Amino acid sequence: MQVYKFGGASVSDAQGIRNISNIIKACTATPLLIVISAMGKVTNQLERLCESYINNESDQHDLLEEIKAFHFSIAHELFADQQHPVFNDIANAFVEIEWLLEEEASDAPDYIYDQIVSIGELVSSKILTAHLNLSDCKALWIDARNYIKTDNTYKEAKVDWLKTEADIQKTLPALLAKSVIVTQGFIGSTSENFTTTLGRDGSDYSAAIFSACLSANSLTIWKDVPGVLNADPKWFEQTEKIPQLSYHDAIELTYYGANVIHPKTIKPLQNRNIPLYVRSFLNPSLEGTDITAERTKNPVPSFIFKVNQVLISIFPKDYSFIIEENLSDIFSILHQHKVKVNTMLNSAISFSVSIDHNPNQINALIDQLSGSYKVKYNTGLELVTIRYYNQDTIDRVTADKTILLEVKSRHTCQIVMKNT
Ligand SMILES: Nc1ncnc2c1ncn2[C@@H]1O[C@H](COP(=O)(O)OP(=O)(O)O)[C@@H](O)[C@H]1O
Ligand SMILES: N[C@@H](CC(=O)OP(=O)(O)O)C(=O)O
Repeated sequence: MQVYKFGGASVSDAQGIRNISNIIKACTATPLLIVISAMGKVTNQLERLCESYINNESDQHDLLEEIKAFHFSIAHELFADQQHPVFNDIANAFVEIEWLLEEEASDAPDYIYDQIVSIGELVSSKILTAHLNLSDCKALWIDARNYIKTDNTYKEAKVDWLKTEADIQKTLPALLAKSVIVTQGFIGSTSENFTTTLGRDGSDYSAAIFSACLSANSLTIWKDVPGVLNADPKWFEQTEKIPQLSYHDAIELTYYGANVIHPKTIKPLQNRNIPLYVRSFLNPSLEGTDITAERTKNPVPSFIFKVNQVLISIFPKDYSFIIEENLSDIFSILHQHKVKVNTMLNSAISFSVSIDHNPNQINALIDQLSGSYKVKYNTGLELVTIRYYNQDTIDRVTADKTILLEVKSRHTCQIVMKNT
């Protein structure tokens, strides 16, 4: 059986839904399970609505109406019959938010976030299922929350693999034998059936969870790029497609920030030896990137850029060495502030980390570190990671830059730099 995952970029309008319906209908390798994300930038809009509700701002209802209007206008384009049940399905999904907005926002913000933001995937999956059925492709909508079971870490829920696998295996194989199944990425539920989300961009991960639990023959993730490229085309004019990647290289690239695939996606697939194909929904007949256990043949240098970095350098006040005890203290402080370290380096009496610039988080972190250490920091920096680097690639990315930190392993080089 196969799993296909379609992200927001593939369904940003009615034509997008028609296009992915055609891709699904052209799939001859059944059974097939489809995982779909919210349409276009709907998750961002729902996040904004959530913020407005929590802060009791005046634009809550306008924001909701805008999101509803977007979906209804797409549905009107796709379904000529204005009595089609999909219109009720869309309205019912938004009723959940309307009820919430009627009450004061007294629950924990992360809990509220998951109840509101999850609606994007519920609506897109209803629209796609209805469209497939209308275009003579029998499809069954299922609620991912009945299968992806998580803890109650709202906004970043952790999957309960044992429960998830048992629930998926109990019912889905029989249903898959009868028709295509359409479900949602990104969402799950706690043991008490409260909705959770798996973290932004988590639909790729959902697709990997379904693939692993169903022992799928493959997972295909359909993107607006021809496959995994050696750099983000939004940053680089000249990129090349990487036709084949090992799980190892894919996990390294995504970990360092190649956000074409969510970093958590690879592990469940690698653990069950399930190939991941990254293909273009714009050119579905083209081959994309195959990610498998096989070693990457002819690896090419790949570039991952992160801007808006802060380099924090930490020095023990008494000139003691940076050894295990200090490192463990520093890491525990970083962990308390939920900081994700993008790169790090230590010397005899200093330890430096590059992290994303989130002003509230950084100020609190520096305050706490300053209790025990001397702390210096630089803002407005860039971090470039080069996988399979050579001197020529380093020279190219650092031309006209001042290097503040450089870390090299056998295959990966990370440079924190600023404009000179
Ligand atoms: N190495 C890379 N190769 C291809 N695309 C990349 C790479 N790094 C970043 N991207 C970006 O990932 C985007 C696709 O991912 P994303 O926007 O999350 O898709 P979706 O939301 O549809 O799942 C591309 O448009 C591209 O800008
Ligand atoms: N809709 C969610 C989940 C997701 O993964 O979306 P996409 O597949 O469009 O990146 C988000 O935007 O975070």
